[in-house]
Amino acid sequence: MDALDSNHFLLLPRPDVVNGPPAGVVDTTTLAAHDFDVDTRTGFMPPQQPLRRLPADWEPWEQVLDSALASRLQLGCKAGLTEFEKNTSERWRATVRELPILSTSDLTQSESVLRRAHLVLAWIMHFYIHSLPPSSPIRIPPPITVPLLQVSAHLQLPPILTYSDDVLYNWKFIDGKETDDDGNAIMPTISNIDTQVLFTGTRDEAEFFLTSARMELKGVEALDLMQHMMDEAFVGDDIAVRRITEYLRELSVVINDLSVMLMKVKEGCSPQVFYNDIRPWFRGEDSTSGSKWEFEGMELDPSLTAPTELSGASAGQSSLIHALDIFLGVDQFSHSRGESDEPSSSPPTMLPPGQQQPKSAFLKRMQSYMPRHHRAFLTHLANNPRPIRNIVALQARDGGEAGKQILQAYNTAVQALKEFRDKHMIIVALYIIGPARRNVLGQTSREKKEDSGALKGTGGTDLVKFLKGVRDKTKDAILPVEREP
Ligand code: HEM
Repeated sequence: MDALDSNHFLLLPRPDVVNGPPAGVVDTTTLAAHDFDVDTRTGFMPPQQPLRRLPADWEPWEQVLDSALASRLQLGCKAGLTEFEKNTSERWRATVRELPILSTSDLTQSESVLRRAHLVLAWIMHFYIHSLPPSSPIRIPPPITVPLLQVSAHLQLPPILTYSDDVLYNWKFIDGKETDDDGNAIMPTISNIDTQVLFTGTRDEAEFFLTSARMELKGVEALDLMQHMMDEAFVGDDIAVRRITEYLRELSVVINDLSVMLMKVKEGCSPQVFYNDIRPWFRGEDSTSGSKWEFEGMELDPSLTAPTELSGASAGQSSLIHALDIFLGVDQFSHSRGESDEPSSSPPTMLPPGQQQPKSAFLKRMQSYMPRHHRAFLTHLANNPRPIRNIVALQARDGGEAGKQILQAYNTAVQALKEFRDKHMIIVALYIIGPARRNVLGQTSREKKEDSGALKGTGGTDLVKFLKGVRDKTKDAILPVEREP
């Protein structure tokens, strides 16, 4: 076989070469040059159990988080909050304000320690903010501001709870064992993991996070198929076209399985509990009724910069669905610019390889909430020199049975993604739109007026319009079938 072409993804440099490593970090996450911290066995989830506790020097943070969990802090906006609950959360917030400002310089010894630090500090910050009485100004005290902003800068993540803090790096093995009797590492699977940290301690919340975690693990099959297809596209002969056709068919099956797994969230997570008790804890600055989040103590470290936007954690920050979209060339439609305002009526035209349609603000925003290696992985996928959609279109244009077959297989995969989004809309209707309506029905006319604006996603989007737009435009990526003369 010929030598790999210099653009082949196996020859691409590791992401830190592209992005530059965070200062002082020894990066232990990548195993090989082509590894974007996407593991062949666990995909975007790490193969090892994420760290469960920070080293002793940062024990005060762990203890404050432990005490938030043990005292079952309640949302400050909860109706009928008792004096006892109010006092408990005020006492807990005082302990946060009294924390020493711990140095983060030694945290940079490893990526997994930094990840745990981001997780712990972000969870403390969300407990702090969302347990405040609704009318209080939101001021994040220096013992959280300073280390959280420093750790976030190292990880190139925003200083807020992200999908990686509540799903990717928030799991543990159910039986606590990380190796088998022969000392081999045990891999996370759909059935052997549970969550580490929860806001409410409910099974509903655990099942909500685990639904995404299990889908990430299932997604490994999709990533594997994508890799095979990229390799076949490199070879590019007739056999390769037949193989890509078969892989596309298999990909549709995986996407259908992901849809089934998404719907299974209903088995373990009650929509009412999700909407009233769980979801408010994730909110970002853009969904806290216009209250600005003030990070106090910025002057203590002149290198710190205040964040410009802070959206709440959402599975929209998962790289998996975005990777499928990008790989199939669907993102040029589903996330073409303007989708959050109005669905565009004119689908984009086919672009030559390497040229990209302008991406939506949403997609760009969500990518900045992903771990930097995964962000780099998506960038590399987007720069694939042999986009699958172009290969399919060329084969279909040249006609013949192989052309017909690959076109059909491609369109079936796009249709599966569209159906995934149909299911996602059903879930959003059940978990957000329905409970929001029921809450409005039970409100006074003044409250109704305040709540009558467009429903916002945790990511701050006008969610119904936005999600319908993405779903409808996914369909536009279906390639036309030439009629027989
Ligand atoms: C109860 C479960 C879920 C609810 C209520 C829900 C809700 C939402 C909402 C409101 C958005 C709008 C964007 C935002 O404001 O953040 C969104 C976007 C999104 N969600 Fe979910 N979601 C759920 C589960 C999932 C799961 C498990 C996945 C896949 C791992 C997923 C994948 C996505 C994607 C990819 C987007 C971006 C829009 C798109 O590309 O279609 N969601 N979700």
